[in-house]
Amino acid sequence: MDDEVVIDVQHVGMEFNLNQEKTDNLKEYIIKAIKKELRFQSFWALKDISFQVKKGEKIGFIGLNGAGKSTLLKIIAQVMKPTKGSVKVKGSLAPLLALGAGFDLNYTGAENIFLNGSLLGHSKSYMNKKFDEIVEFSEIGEFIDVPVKNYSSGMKSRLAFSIATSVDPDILILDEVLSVGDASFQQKSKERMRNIMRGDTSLLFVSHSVEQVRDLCDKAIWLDHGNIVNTGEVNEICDQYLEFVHRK
Ligand SMILES: Nc1ncnc2c1ncn2[C@@H]1O[C@H](COP(=O)(O)OP(=O)(O)OP(=O)(O)O)[C@@H](O)[C@H]1O
Repeated sequence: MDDEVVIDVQHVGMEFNLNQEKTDNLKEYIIKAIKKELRFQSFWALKDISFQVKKGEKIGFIGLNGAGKSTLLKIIAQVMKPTKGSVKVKGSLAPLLALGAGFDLNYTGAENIFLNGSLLGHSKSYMNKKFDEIVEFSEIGEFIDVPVKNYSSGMKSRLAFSIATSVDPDILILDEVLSVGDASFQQKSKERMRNIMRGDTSLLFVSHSVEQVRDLCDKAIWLDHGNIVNTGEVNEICDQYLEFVHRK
């Protein structure tokens, strides 16, 4: 991989098998499964996707519902294995996919900070140094010592965002997260994102808000039905995409 390239996606395809059966009880379903009578329809959510991300590049993924944006980010974050092709990642990666998905609900917020930290490859002493900043930014207060299962969805989101953006990752993956929290938290999150953007962190960002993509990214990749329609300078691609949406 070229020195500057931190993510190399080559010919990635993702196939899902959609269940065609209309069984409404589990027993019938299991009997059919044992008899191998279940019919599946294969469906390619991503088809032959290739692109590279360089160090410090901020890339926005845009496209209609079901275009394959989240699936692609999950594959890059190594949450899913592609059916075809390869993904190479260089450096530490902080994925923020479904917010709070990395939490163990039975542990407290504080314990989850260390748990998430170790999932992201950081030592306990490194996380110790970041701890106060994470808690303060998340505005969780004394709830930090309460199990996460008792948190509201906003609290979970705020904590997940604070962790992912406090640990100085080489690559930050964000799937539609800037809408977390109330207006003042959103303002703070935007500020923090702007700081990250000034640095060397590479950003992969999925959003339905073309404005947010323009605001945060310098390049965009437009996906449709599992294909890349076009890729290039963010404003150019966003304009093309909006024109396509308006024509529909
Ligand atoms: N685990 C799965 N099993 C079967 N199909 C799936 C699975 N995950 C995603 N899909 C399908 O793959 C396609 C792409 O989904 P994906 O969530 O990546 O799209 P998206 O561009 O992120 O959409 P949205 O904008 O609605 O979030 C969709 O048709 C979706 O139904």
